[in-house]
Amino acid sequence: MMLVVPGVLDAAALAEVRSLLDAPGAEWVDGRATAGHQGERVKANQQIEERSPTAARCQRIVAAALERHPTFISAALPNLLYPPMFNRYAKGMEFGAHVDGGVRLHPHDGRKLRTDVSATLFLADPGSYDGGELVVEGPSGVSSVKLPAGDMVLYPASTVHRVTAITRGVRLACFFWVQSLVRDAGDRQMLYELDGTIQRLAAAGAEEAARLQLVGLYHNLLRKWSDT
Ligand SMILES: O=C(O)CCC(=O)C(=O)O
Ligand SMILES: [Fe+2]
Repeated sequence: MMLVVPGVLDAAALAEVRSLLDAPGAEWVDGRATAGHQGERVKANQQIEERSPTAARCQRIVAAALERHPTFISAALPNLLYPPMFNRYAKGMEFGAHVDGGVRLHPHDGRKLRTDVSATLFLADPGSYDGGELVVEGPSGVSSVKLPAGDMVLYPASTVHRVTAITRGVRLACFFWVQSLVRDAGDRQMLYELDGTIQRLAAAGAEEAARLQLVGLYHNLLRKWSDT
């Protein structure tokens, strides 16, 4: 499932992250620093050094926004979050077709994290750069996304994806991975749909006993499918 999650960062949070990333001392390094063998050959971008003070401050802002975003929680059912990373593509830079590693080591404690869901949170106004579409090859075809600053896309970490070359301006983004409580993408999708239905029934003033039964079903499925 590919899902656009609008409004992850509000204007104030976005401005704060942008000013940290645009600061003269921001620790930008070659993006290949964290690429595996296959990514290294096709990756041409820059990243904030993931253990730097700038990364830590930006990570706190993004993590706080994610924690209270109901769509993100419902769709990703996060168990572990890889600390959000920040990248920049200037003119001529791109990230060719690749897949994300299935397991990554947490940069702070070396813990292993399974990458179930990949996320890109766009940080630059799409009018300020050309190119830079995130192209994801899903089971039901190829999707190309370029979102307003502050909006995020979630997509299965299992997909082949790429970022097209920048022909004008600079693309700034935050990207990260989620180890979900629910490993299977199809099971996770069903829970997301069920949660959405429960929310709609509640908004429509549906009979409380029936709604509660569905809530119970949701949690019984979550209990059955989650690994913690
Ligand atoms: O910049 C993006 O939107 C995606 C980055 C990416 O695919 C990666 O770092 O593995
Ligand atoms: Fe990727």
